[in-house]
Amino acid sequence: MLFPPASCQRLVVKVGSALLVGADGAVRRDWLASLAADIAVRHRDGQQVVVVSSGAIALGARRLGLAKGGRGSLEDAQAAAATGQIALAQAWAGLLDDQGLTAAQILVTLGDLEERRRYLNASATLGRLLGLGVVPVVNENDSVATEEIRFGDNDRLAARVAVAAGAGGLVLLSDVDGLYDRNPALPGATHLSRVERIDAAIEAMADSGSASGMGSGGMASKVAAARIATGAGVAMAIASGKVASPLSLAARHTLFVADRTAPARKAWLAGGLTAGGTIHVDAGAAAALRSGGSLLAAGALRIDGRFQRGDVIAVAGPDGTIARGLAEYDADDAARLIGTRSDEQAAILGYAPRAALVHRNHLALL
Ligand SMILES: Nc1ncnc2c1ncn2[C@@H]1O[C@H](COP(=O)(O)OP(=O)(O)O)[C@@H](O)[C@H]1O
Ligand SMILES: N[C@@H](CCC(=O)OP(=O)(O)O)C(=O)O
Repeated sequence: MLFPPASCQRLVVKVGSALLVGADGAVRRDWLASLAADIAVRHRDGQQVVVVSSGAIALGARRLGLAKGGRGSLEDAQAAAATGQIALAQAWAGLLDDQGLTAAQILVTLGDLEERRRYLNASATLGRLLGLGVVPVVNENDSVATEEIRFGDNDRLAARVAVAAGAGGLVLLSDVDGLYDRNPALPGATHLSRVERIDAAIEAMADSGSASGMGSGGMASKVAAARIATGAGVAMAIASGKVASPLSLAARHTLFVADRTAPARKAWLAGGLTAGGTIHVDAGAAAALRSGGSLLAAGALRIDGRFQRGDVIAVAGPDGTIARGLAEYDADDAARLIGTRSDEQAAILGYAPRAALVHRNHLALL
């Protein structure tokens, strides 16, 4: 299997809490030492590796004696993360140092990777660190991120980091060896080795519960991560971290194939400087777009500018421009649909409505 681990220049590796933190609440040092050795092998082969490491909340919760693994309230999670992150960073720095590698810590919030200027800044920092031969170790800045502005799971964070780093591949190491057609705890669950397209059937397979009780997103956030990564041309694998040399992907895993057509189009959409007009949307629609949805008329507030169907337009949320995409309607018809539901639209337009004002396949988040 020639998934990027063997071939890409930049690889992002995400490590889940259940792998990093033992039942006693401490870092599983022996396991982490073997992963650090695996990373060092890749480094010597000329590959640049970025680590996205979970575990701060689980580590801190045990240290502070907090109930529910520190996830009982946002305040507990923030205190646990602040306490656990320092131990997590220490473990990574020490074990990578044992391999002759220098570690660097980057803590990011959702806004750092969503807002264009900050995204470019994070991207430049990652690039510089990698150029200097350092292994960046990234986590969400849980101790300052509030509920509305946090990823809450490192799977999607890792996908965003992989895109920001211009990585060719992303490996999510977990306590499970990939995606099954239903929760593997259920009888008859079947393993999927390759996913070409993430459709509703694939999404329905993933349960959002975390069996270990330490992680946060379960399989649902991993499939969401696969959507972000593959849509930007980054191949992704979910693999078990419990095998020898997990990064070689020699053991069973699930590969999500990168979309080779979308990136250029999306990069073009995202990179263009002019737009025929702007659709202003409410906070709910902005959140839906950020989660990978289409722009529905129900969430539109106002339309500026003149544009035809197929023109590039900007989409602006309450805090400014969030996306660029191709208009499904010309400006006049789009304006008539503002705030409407799909079952009202045929009567307003006099023809069969399209699914959205901007379809998610023709939308690039900025
Ligand atoms: N369809 C599925 N395929 C595989 N695992 C699933 C599925 N649905 C739910 N899960 C659960 O998701 C868990 C992995 O998620 P999680 O515990 O959050 O991992 P991590 O800490 O590595 O992020 C698995 O151990 C399994 O119990
Ligand atoms: N940022 C959190 C990790 C949240 C998370 O996604 O956990 P996991 O599902 O184990 O990868 C922490 O460090 O505890």
